[in-house]
Amino acid sequence: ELECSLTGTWVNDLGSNMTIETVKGNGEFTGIYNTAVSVYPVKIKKSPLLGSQHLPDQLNQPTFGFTVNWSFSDSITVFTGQCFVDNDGKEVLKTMWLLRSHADERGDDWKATRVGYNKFKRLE
Ligand SMILES: O=C1C=CC(=NNc2ccccc2C(=O)O)C=C1
Repeated sequence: ELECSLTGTWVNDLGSNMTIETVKGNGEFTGIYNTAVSVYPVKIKKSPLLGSQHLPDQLNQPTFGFTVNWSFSDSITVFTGQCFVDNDGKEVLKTMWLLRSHADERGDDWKATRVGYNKFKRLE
């Protein structure tokens, strides 16, 4: 089917995986994120994700964004990036993310947002 439709299961370089449901006609999608990040001693549970992408039939190698609402900590991660098709036809999601943790007070706001990057590949 269409390359770079985000529907399906993806694994990032931390070993976390996400399953994205059908992408709607307007590019919106939902899914479930299973983190490999062990936040001891909390038992890791599935976390919901919401996002939208530009549609591959209108745009080659479309951009996207999605939000993960971590179900076991007061934090949120937003990912944004683009789907690229490499030379052997494999899709890769190059993303950057912002992780917002809950700050106990405004004075802790300065240290509450982390930034990073992640690469996702399809789980074959
Ligand atoms: O309770 C928590 C809080 C934050 C988490 N962040 N995970 C991430 C943040 C940025 C990029 C990738 C991940 C991941 O889990 O793969 C996971 C569990």
